[in-house]
Amino acid sequence: MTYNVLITDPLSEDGIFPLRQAENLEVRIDTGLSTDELIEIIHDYDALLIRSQTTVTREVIENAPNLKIIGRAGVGVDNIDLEAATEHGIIVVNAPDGNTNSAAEHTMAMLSALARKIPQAFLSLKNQIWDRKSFLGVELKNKTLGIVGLGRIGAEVAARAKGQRMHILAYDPFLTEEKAQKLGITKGTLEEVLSQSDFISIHTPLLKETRNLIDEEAFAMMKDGVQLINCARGGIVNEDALYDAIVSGKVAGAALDVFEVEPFVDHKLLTLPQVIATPHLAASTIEAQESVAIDVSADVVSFLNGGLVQNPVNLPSVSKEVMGKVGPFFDLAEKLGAFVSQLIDGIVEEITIHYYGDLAGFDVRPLTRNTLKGVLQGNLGDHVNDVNAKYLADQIGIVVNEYKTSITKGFTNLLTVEARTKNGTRSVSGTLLNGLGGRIVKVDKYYVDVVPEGNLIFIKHKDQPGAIGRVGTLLAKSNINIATMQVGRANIGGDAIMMLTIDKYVDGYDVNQLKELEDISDVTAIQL
Ligand SMILES: NC(=O)C1=CN([C@@H]2O[C@H](COP(=O)(O)OP(=O)(O)OC[C@H]3O[C@@H](n4cnc5c(N)ncnc54)[C@H](O)[C@@H]3O)[C@@H](O)[C@H]2O)C=CC1
Ligand SMILES: O=C(O)CCC(=O)C(=O)O
Repeated sequence: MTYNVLITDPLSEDGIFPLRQAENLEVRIDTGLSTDELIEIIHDYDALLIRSQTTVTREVIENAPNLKIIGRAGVGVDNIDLEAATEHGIIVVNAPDGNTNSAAEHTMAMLSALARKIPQAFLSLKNQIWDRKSFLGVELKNKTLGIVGLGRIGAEVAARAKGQRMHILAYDPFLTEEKAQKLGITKGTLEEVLSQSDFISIHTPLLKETRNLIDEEAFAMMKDGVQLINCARGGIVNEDALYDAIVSGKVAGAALDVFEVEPFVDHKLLTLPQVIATPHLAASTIEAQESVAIDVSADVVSFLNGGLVQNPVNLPSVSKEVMGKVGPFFDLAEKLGAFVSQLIDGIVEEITIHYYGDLAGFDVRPLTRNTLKGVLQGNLGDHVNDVNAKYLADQIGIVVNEYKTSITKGFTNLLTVEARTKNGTRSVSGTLLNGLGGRIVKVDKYYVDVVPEGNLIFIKHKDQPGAIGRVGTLLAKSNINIATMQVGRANIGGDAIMMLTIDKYVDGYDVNQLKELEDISDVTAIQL
């Protein structure tokens, strides 16, 4: 199968080598498209690779029936409608590590340039003015650098600024005292960082929660003469509030790499001599661009060829070790989900998955997603995949529970999937037999041993002589061949079950005929 890959932002040619090398990929590079132009052509593509210029809106996604993966060659994914991608089962991957160093170095360059007014002095000199009075700077040494967002880039900036003998005060909701101590920095609240810093550098993603994080109120808390650096995202710092804070003298200078609207030619902040700026260049180094392009290309190639991705954004990432343990159960989990969804009578309201034995020691979320995929595919078809299965279950209002216990229940590993509807709860359990693949080992309270594939019939009956024969005779009349048959019972003469694998699907007519047989109480045809 050949896949079509579209690249709409400039990516390093060396970096996309993995794409060029893959025999089953057709790569087209078409940069500078407007959103409308992208919408017009996207239906042909299986993969889309972008940087920060391309905006992947819901409309783009809705016009991309073949799109399977979006690769963001960089960190920020605020230019992709993640909800729409997830809803449509499109995996989004990014390259979170490849440009960390470049972004941190650029931030440090901006910090020094800001403190010493280097761009302003250079501009003056370019204009043939030898002016040694207007560009009096400040030292960084012994100043406090406030860092908002101490992730990969924030931490690298902190390490470098320590080299400049600065004191680092950082706010990040996930920053622990231990990590702060290890980095030799001080952990503070947002208010402490804003009110005690001489320089403030922003390093959070642009999220609902961080949009306008630095607003009028935040500026009011800052020291007079504070200087601000934003190499993260436009929109985190409110541009009108920054403008007013500079004009009022509260903020002595600002260094900006990012803006609310990009690109632009005119910007009111650039009319202020206190503002220095670059056009979103923090990641623009040969090294970073090669690295991010290699990372996303590798993920795209792997994903389109059925492999793992290293940096999923809309799926929890799973280590190779965990994948090695839970990966072999993917198919079984999906089959158990599909089985129980056909067994139930009514609309599923709650799915509970019990993980027993060795499996309980691992991150089982990929298995839960596969189970949900199996549960939902019967009604929603191939539209459901492991990217959107949990999302769709949440949308439908299905409550999903996971329970883990190291108790083995007699099996090294066991998965039990329970589905609750208004009419009761049904369950199916399966295990993976070493070298033999998956087996369904229990349905409701009855033990069985069935390979979970093909056409099955699950029959509840009374444990009476002749019941099995009558089923065989009726199926024979409809020319349905029985491949295997399992019987089980709770007690002699009591409730019993038959589990048949047959060579073709039994339709509604045959199921109704079976239901009418003496001693038969319930019949379910199942296709896996
Ligand atoms: N200008 C450029 O070319 C580049 C910009 N970026 C931007 O920098 C951002 C950060 O990148 P990384 O450090 O790699 O990401 P990261 O995910 O490692 O770090 C982000 C940190 O922000 C923290 N955070 C989230 N919400 C917060 C809040 N309300 N207040 C304080 N901290 C908060 C997170 O806990 C996390 O530790 C990216 O999301 C991207 O938008 C990244 C690379 C290049
Ligand atoms: O693609 C770029 O050059 C910008 C990088 C960036 O903003 C990011 O990685 O978040």
